[in-house]
Formats: sequence, C-alpha cells, structure tokens
Amino acid sequence: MTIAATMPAVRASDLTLRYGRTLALDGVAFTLRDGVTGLLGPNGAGKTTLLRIVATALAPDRGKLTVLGADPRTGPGRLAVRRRLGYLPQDPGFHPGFTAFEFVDYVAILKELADRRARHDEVRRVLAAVGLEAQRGKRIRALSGGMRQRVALAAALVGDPDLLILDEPTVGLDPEQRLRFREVIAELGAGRTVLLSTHQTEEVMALCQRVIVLDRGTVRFEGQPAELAELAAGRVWTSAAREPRALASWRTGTGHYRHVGDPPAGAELLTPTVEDGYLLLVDLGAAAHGAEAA
Ligand SMILES: Nc1ncnc2c1ncn2[C@@H]1O[C@H](COP(=O)(O)OP(=O)(O)OP(=O)(O)O)[C@@H](O)[C@H]1O
Repeated sequence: MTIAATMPAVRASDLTLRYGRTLALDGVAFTLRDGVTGLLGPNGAGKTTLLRIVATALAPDRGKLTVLGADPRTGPGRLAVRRRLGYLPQDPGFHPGFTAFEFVDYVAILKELADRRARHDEVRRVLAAVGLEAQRGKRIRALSGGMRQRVALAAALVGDPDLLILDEPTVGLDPEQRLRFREVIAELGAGRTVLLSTHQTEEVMALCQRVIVLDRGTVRFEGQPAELAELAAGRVWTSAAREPRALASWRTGTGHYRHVGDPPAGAELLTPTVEDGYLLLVDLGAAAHGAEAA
C-alpha cells in the first residue's frame, strides 16, 4: 500500500531536542514525500536523533510532527505509525546465535504478524528482496558485515512499510556490497518514502531524489542533489598550490588543488559537485566538536 502522491509522508516543524546541555536539534522543519531522501551531515549534526524522532523512538521537547497522517505524540498515533514503518537503526541489536531467518521472524512477531504460515512467507519474501535466500539458515555470527546489514534491512522491510528509515545503511560495506545495497534501496524508494542518513555525498548523488543537510541541529538545505551542487557554482576552482583563504582546499589525484570558497580574480573555475555544495554549507571546524549549547 502506498500513500497518495500528493500527501507528504512526513511533515515536521520546529523540532527541538536537548540532551542536557547539548542542543541536538534546534527548530528543524522539513517535508518528506515518495522517493529516497538523504539526510547528510557531519558527526554530531543530529541525524540519528532526527531519525529516532521520526521513527517514534524518541519524543522531541518541542515541535510538530505528522508521520503517515498520524500524530506520534499520542499513543494511538505512535501505534499507527509503527505499524506502517520500517526502521534500520545504527545498531540493530542482533542476537548472534539466531539464524537470519529466526532474527527476521522474531521482528515479524514483534510487528504483530500472528499467523505462522503467512509470517514465514513474509520472512522468506523480505530475505529474498535483499538477496539472502541462500543464507537464511546461517547464524548471524557466521555472516559477513554486509550480509548482517542486509538481514537488518530485511527486518525493516517486514510488512511492506510505507515509510523506511535507514540510519547509515551502507556504513562498513565494501564498494561492491555498497553498490548492491544502494540498488536494493533505490528499488524500495519507488512508491514509498525512504529517509536515510549518510556521510557520503556520492551516495546522495547515486541514490537520492532529495537531500536535507543538517548541521549542528539545524537544516541548512532541503532540495534536489543537483541544486545542492549548484550552490557552489562559481565557487570551486583549481590551482597548483593550497589556498589558505578557501573554506576548504585539498590536493586531488591530479596533483592539483581543489578549492571551495570565494575564488581569486582569474581563477580556473570547476563544475561543482554535491560535495562542494555540502562543504560550503557546513561549518567543518565546529562540527568536529559537536553542538554544545551556549
Ligand atoms: N543519549 C545522548 N546523551 C547525550 N548527548 C547525546 C546523546 N545522543 C546524542 N547526543 C549528542 O547530540 C548531538 C547529536 O547526536 P546525533 O547522534 O543525533 O548526531 P549524528 O548526526 O547522528 O552523528 P553521527 O554522524 O556521529 O552518528 C551530538 O552532539 C551528540 O554528542
């Protein structure tokens, strides 16, 4: 089942959350519709906190949130959301002694699939969707990291959810596994809403129709990946030496330097990428220290 194309799956405004002195989210607003949206941001930007709030695992201190037409502040609202939601957390909490089948079956029981035969059919379906039919009898401890990640994704797919929330789903995967995983996620994004967090700008280019940039608890950008790249038009250039006045400056494989910031007169301009747009937006120095409240 998919929700009507005109109705956003998630609508959030003014979401704010503090952990003690740390202001993790500060007035976050965004809208999610069908397709894959990437949540991009440096360490400590608030990505996991935001995903947990949308997944109803955490309540914000302030703000308004509608998920799949329901209000997660109420008990019935949370239940309605959870029935139509698939969530892949950063640490899925596997029992290593379970087989892949047993783990996904356990999740299916928690998702209230009571009829044993129908539930087992569903477990086989989701394991096949992530390409793990042949490994379903293997214990989780005997699977590679990439296969474990696919088991976790299979668990998130139980019940064919309308909204999928994936917290850094490709972290720790080798390049081939990452490509395979992206392909699976791209297919899932057709006809449903997927929100995934990532540090990788190339993942956003490869996979996402929309991107939200979060930095120190605030939304710095919401739009298409090409629009994020376009932010850096006229502000990316190359030269033979490092440029201390640039916001970011790094040596590339060609032996030349690539710079993002305000170019000097006569600079050799380059076509901007999503990474360039992202680097212009986020305060990399501050991000390394987290979002300490004043
Ligand atoms: N349980 C907690 N208690 C206290 N502070 C927390 C807690 N969880 C997160 N934080 C802080 O809140 C801020 C946002 O953290 P969050 O994990 O949401 O960021 P993130 O963007 O997911 O980071 P990463 O990319 O490193 O996973 C950080 O400063 C973090 O240190």
